[in-house]
Amino acid sequence: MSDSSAPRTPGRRRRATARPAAKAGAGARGAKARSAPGSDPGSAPESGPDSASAVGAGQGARREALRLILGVVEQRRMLSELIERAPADLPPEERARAGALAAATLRRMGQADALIRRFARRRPPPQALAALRLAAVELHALGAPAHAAVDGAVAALRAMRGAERFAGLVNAVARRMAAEGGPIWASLDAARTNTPGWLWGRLSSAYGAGAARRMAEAHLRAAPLDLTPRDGARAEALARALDARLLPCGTLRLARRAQISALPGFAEGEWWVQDAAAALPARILAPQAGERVLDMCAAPGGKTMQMAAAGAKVTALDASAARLERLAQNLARTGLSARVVAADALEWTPDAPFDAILLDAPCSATGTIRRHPDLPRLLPEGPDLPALTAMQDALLDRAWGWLRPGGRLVFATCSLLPEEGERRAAAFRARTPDAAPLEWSPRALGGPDFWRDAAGDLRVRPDWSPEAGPDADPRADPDRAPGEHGGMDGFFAAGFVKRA
Ligand SMILES: C[S@@+](CC[C@H](N)C(=O)[O-])C[C@H]1O[C@@H](n2cnc3c(N)ncnc32)[C@H](O)[C@@H]1O
Repeated sequence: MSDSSAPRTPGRRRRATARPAAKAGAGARGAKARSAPGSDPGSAPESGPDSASAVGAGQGARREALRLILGVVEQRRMLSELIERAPADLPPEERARAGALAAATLRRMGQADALIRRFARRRPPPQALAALRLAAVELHALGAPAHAAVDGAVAALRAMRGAERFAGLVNAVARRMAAEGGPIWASLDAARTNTPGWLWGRLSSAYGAGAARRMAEAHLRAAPLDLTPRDGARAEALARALDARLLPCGTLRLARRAQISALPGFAEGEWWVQDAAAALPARILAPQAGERVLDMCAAPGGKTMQMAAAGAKVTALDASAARLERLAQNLARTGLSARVVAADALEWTPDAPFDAILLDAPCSATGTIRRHPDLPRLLPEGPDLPALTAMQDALLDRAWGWLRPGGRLVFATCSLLPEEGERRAAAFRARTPDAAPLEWSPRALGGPDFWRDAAGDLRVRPDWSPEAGPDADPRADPDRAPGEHGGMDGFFAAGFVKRA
């Protein structure tokens, strides 16, 4: 799932409904920031663009941060959804700080828990634990003054109905964490402690211990804000207007988080939020003007917009009507058009074959942890890989049947797990004799040769950065300090051509 998604339960069936194409320009102006795919409203965490907004949080922000942390950890609800349901009377800056505080706390929850275990005799009840996690992260990751972090956590807890009785416990443990916790915090292995065991194990066995550690370190840093320009010819002018860096792969990268809807070019639909890695699969497919193209799991529409901007006649199919609402808003804002279909791809059938299909399949989303620090907390035991991979195989086979001879298919996942990438592509090759490799070149995308693996597929990782361009060598300087480069989502893509 590229820009915004969390893992979804595979196999849920929905009835097909076709909706009219979004009209160019219709309702484009004034769309809300959260309609941009990949936007992570209000969340912009610690050693990265969100630290500034988290430090100096007011009490409203702390109270809301507690609600967000509890919502993720106890109710297993997505942070982005919880943030959208903030109390109406919470000012926007407090809302943003709450999102940043909660994201930072979820990102460093392993370290916070290790520290709490040193000073609490037994596991605190959920509300007290959330307040202590928040205090630990404010104290030791965000550099808040001790009195602000400790008194703030206690006051936020007191404001929570039914939790006042834990104030004494939180006060006592937080004070000790402030006074004695610094050296303990610093001695903890941050990458290891903050990564769930299942993920650490899978990354280590797939990539080796060193690479797994670098990826886990990358997950501790918030992602930069990346934008895809609607018109590549305007990219340099937009970079100047946005004070952004134009990366060799064509993405505009902002140095710091911002209110998306207030940025130059938003109202005019000149760009959309999309991680640099998420923009690569559509560029490998390289849709041409006038081609009939299917975006098979399309919402919220980052790749639909890329392909529509290239002049293709895009059908955007997705099983989620709610997510398609966002896709329609995005099309309207950018003045692009596509035929939008709300349907389960395992039930729907097209009326004619396609020239090209992009299948951005539902997956564990483990490539997006930098932007979704709630994800490991929502999946403490790991994703349901048998269900996900069965779904990915079924979608791949279905897509193949909808291609004309000579047509192209790109299969992509924002997963770091080979089960959802390399192994799906290999299995598809083995069972599909009429699938030939689609030619593509990392250099043509503005990236280094090592983005292409031995099988000819795209693999990019959060510890790699698109900033260095085609001549990058991550092995030359693997331990670069945080902030020197912004990383990218973990992504996999494999391209196939249907032999005529
Ligand atoms: C990775 S996200 C897509 C992101 C999108 N391509 C983009 O770039 O903005 C995966 C999408 O697959 C959709 N999906 C999951 N199962 C599906 C199915 N059986 N048929 C159609 N869409 C499905 C989900 O609703 C979700 O929007």
